[in-house]
Amino acid sequence: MPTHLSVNLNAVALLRNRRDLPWPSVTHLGRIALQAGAHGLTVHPRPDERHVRFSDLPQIRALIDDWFPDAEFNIEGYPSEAFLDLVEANAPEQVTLVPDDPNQATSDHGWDFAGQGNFLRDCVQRLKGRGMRVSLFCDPDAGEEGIAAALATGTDRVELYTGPYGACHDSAAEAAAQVDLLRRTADAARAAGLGVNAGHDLTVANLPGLVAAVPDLAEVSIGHGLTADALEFGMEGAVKRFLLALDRCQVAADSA
Ligand SMILES: CC(=O)[C@@H](O)[C@H](O)COP(=O)(O)O
Ligand SMILES: NCC(=O)COP(=O)(O)O
Repeated sequence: MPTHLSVNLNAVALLRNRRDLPWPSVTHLGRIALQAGAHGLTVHPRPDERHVRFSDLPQIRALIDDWFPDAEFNIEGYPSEAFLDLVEANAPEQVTLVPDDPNQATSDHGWDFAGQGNFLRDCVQRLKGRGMRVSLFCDPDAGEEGIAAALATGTDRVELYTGPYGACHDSAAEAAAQVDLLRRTADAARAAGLGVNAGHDLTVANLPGLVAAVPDLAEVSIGHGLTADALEFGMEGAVKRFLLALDRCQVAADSA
């Protein structure tokens, strides 16, 4: 199965929130992304609604249900009671649980799967019981031990946190070291029967190195870098650039 692209709309929402105006429209840009071939839309509604607002979620749900029934809705966040209620009200195909403090500037680490296993198990069971696929945010160096603890939660997938890899944009040696960590954790996840997603600070430039190390990624969720490209190429052009990059990765993996 080719790696799916889920477009994260957080940055579009952040730009919208600068003024008390409805544009840029999160749902309109999401529509353009899906029309361009993106496989899904991702949002990370933070408790302070700094970008995506809780009211955006039913509109994105309706956009997918009414116009793009084959697309997926992925909602990310810390599984507080309020977040779990918000997720259940919008019934996404996938929920990605992230261990973020409400005041964090952005997501910057994965779960302590062993230390938070009981808590995660309860959350995973509740969400899977409502028919949602669950993915857990995972540090690049989680390794076999971390993956074993993640498996014990009952999760369907892990999402590799690629922020440290994305930060290596000016050091090939550092990037290679990060890719090796990601590959080892992905290998452990695959061996455990878990699906593997990835995300955070991915770009058209660094995507090939990641996919070469993890050719069977189920999904990449991309927002910041894709939105930056959209300012230059338009949302349709930006999505097609990332899809082309993924296609080229697939061709390279198939011919390897
Ligand atoms: C979980 C993750 O790495 C990102 O999906 C997250 O959405 C980034 O959040 P901000 O857009 O608030 O930085
Ligand atoms: N899970 C990662 C995501 O949804 C988008 O992250 P970024 O591309 O905005 O860093």
